[in-house]
Amino acid sequence: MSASSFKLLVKNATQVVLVCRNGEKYLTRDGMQTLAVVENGSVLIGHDGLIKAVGPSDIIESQFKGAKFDNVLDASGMCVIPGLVDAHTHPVWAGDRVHEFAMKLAGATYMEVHEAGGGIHFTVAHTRSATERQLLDGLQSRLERMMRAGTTLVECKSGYGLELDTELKMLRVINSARNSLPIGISATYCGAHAVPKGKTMEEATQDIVAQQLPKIKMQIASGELQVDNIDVFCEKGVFDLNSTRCILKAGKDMGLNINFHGDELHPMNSAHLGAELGALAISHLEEVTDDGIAAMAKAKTSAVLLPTTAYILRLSPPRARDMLDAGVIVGLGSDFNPNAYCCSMPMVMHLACVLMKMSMPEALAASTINAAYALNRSHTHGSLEIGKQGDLVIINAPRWEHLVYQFGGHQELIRFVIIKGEIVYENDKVLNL
Ligand SMILES: N=CN[C@@H](CCC(=O)O)C(=O)O
Ligand SMILES: [Zn+2]
Repeated sequence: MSASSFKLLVKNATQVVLVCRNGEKYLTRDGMQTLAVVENGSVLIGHDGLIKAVGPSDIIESQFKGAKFDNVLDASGMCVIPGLVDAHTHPVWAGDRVHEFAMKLAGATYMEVHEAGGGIHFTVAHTRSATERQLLDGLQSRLERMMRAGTTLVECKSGYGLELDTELKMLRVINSARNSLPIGISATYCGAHAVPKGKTMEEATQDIVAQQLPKIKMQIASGELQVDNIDVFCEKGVFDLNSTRCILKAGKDMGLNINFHGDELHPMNSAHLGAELGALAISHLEEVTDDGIAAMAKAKTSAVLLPTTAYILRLSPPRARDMLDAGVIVGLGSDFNPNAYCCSMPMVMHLACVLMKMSMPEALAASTINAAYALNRSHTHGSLEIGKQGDLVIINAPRWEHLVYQFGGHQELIRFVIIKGEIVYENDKVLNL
């Protein structure tokens, strides 16, 4: 019995999906198939925004009889899941690429568009000339869209500057969004997203290691910037394995987590490199080898899979089943960028199930605890456990799987999105099934 006061009680939910209940930092193999679920459950969040209790409604009710709650939500007939974690996005840019979608539909490949000066180069030109205010406005509206689709923690990359000033501008914009919106952000420096026009790969590598990273390090030390991860696009015709190693090592030496693009269009031995360097995550992996999978499983380097990329570019999807069977920690991301314009993790989970043969529980584990692991946040995010951040999504359906099953249906299903116990999105237009 406790007579204290709390920020939010969510009570009587038909299902509360904890994802895990024993402080696991990630789930693999069978652990991803059998998620922890409480039937008829409640969640209690304190004034510090952390979860104070979660479990069967009758037990919570008797345990907290007499307590005061700033807000009570009756979730009868609804389900509660942890806030979704999007482990890979490029959300800071100007200039859409709808014209390139038409080119790709007509048969152009991603690299053909890139080598013709489009793709990332097109976005770089527009992002370099955009003001900080324009970039922040775009970022804020994209992040709000992601929140409305249930994302409460998102990785955000720079990488459309490819030179110091614009990379810093993008990182400042990410910082401003972190301070102005409730959504959690993990910031990634991705200055090696492409080789800038007019430079060789070697020159670009040297510029990043000798000019850009030292400046970023100074701004982190002075508190001007918060940067969490370092990324490189390790790909044939972009950064080769040696350059990738050199940049990632330099980032790691200054305290950044390694989280990079690898083995997307060609097998590059990125998985081996990531395992060797102790990378937290490698994204894409459409072309990963069996040995690479084994190395990632051993090193606990997570695989951030991006089903939107394979879908939009008509690639063979990454071999999720082989990775899952080998015990790799599999996470998911939207890959939101001007090539893959998707803000919705529920749609990503659906695509992961249909295109990559994941089960719905695997997709949810990959979009919560495992995506949080990829961002080094699984001690605070990714499951509904006491002491973790009170980030929840409340779905107007009697089983949580509806969020995956109803393709593109999240706008009608998500009733509330809650971050640190605050309602950040309320949808009163939810429909009955
Ligand atoms: N593959 C490299 N980077 C992005 C695409 C970025 C872009 O095309 O603007 C990705 O993850 O899909
Ligand atoms: Zn990417």
